[in-house]
Amino acid sequence: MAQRGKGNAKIKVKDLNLFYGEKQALFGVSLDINEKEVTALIGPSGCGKSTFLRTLNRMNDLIDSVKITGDIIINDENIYTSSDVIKLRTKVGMVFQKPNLFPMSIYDNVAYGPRGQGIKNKKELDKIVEESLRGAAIWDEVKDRLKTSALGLSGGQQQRVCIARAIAMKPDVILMDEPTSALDPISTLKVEELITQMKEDFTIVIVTHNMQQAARISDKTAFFLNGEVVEYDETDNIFSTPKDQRTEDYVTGRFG
Ligand SMILES: Nc1ncnc2c1ncn2[C@@H]1O[C@H](COP(=O)(O)OP(=O)(O)OP(=O)(O)O)[C@@H](O)[C@H]1O
Repeated sequence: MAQRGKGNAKIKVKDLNLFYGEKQALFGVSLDINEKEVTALIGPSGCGKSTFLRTLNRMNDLIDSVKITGDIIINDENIYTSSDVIKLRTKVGMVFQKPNLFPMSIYDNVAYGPRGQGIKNKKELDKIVEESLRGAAIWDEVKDRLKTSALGLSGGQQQRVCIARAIAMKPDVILMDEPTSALDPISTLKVEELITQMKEDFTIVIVTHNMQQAARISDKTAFFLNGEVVEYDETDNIFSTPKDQRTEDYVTGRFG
């Protein structure tokens, strides 16, 4: 049995290859992602960051042409040999680039997942909704308008409600695909602060194009290039003393 707790491997990826039809998009990716840390995935456009992120909760399964080899172990279970994809997606939640709330109230957005799991009791749902919105640092801003449309919120608020919606499923891992790229600088800062708080409770993997963001919020950083992981290390090392020339060129803005 693997150890549990902060700093131990929560996700183990071994020799992962991914093909879209004939085209190979990931080449022999192997890395361990630590529990209750923030892991950033960086690299130029098209290098496979989002593809890799989506392998962690089997989102690529939705694309017919995708073929995957290798292993991904989460909580000691190989997610590609286990058939329970619904349970996997409950444990490994996802937040997308653009807020994608449903056209319904703030309350109903956050309660949507728990209701789908069969929770109908109003008191219980109220508690989950409040805890999730507090967990996403947006409770105070929305507590008096829970029954109004979520689409009336600002983009930054909507993104935090999306994070609350993910938290409501009580996941272990939260995947974030460029969660601040559609936000203004102040909303971005709020989401970054939120991510830093959230790692107390969750393992977070985030794709970002923003190098300062990776440096500010992540513990470890993986640099992807052409579908390969060139370098994976403590974030401080990646940004101050990278071992590979290509990493150095990228983090100093020489390409990408
Ligand atoms: N559904 C798909 N079908 C076929 N090819 C795809 C699909 N999705 C991505 N690709 C290809 O796989 C490669 C990796 O794409 P991916 O989106 O993972 O890169 P990325 O690093 O996340 O890029 P970006 O930073 O621009 O979002 C690219 O060549 C892309 O064109």
